[in-house]
Amino acid sequence: MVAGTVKQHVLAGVRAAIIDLDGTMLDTVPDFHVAINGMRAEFDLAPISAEAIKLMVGKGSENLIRTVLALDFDTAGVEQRFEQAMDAYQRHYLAINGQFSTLYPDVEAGLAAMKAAGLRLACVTNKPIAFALPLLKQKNLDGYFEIVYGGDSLPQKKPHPMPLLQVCADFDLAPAKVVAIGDSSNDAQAARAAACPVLTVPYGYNHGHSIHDTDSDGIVNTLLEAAQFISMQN
Ligand SMILES: O=C(O)COP(=O)(O)O
Ligand SMILES: [Mg+2]
Repeated sequence: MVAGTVKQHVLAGVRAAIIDLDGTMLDTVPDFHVAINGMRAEFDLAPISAEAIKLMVGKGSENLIRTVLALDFDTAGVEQRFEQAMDAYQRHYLAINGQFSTLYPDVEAGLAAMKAAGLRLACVTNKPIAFALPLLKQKNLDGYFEIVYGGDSLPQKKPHPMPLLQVCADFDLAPAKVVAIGDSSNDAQAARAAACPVLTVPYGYNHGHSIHDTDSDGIVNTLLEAAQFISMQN
């Protein structure tokens, strides 16, 4: 499936959208890069590249920290240092949250177009909620969302369907009426498991895999293009 190709019939009747954060609205890898290397410096570990970190983002902070530590330590070594590393990482991340991150093209225009089309909006991210809320506010995106769930807001995070199903319940809408939009297989798998239609963007982080290999209902170049496809069917 090429970018800009969408199975448009699945968007008929859509009343709400669930938007992912990292890799979909904001290019946050530069923030991750600074925070991870700040943590690594405290452990006397050499800095790693932003490209390496890009491959590790998507499955929440715990997974990220374990993956980063595993570059230098065996499983027991990772677990021994995990708690201290998480503390250091969170401290570094909160100190710079948003400072090096940028919006992708047409994010605001896309969210505004979805709102104008009468869609209700939720943000579901695997980022901890304590990082996600101030970041959305700083980038002037918070006003678009009625609901924000972070990776630690509920007992399960994406690719589990729980946060998506929770949004459907909150909005009192059947999953078929709530489209999920994200940059990675986590978003697509969560949506498939929840029975929500799902669109992906090709510019984010997908664990080093092409988004074209991820099962979705279509790839959109921007959130604005997503809004246009949804509007055409409603
Ligand atoms: O922080 C992560 O692991 C990824 O966050 P996302 O779900 O917003 O892409
Ligand atoms: Mg993402």
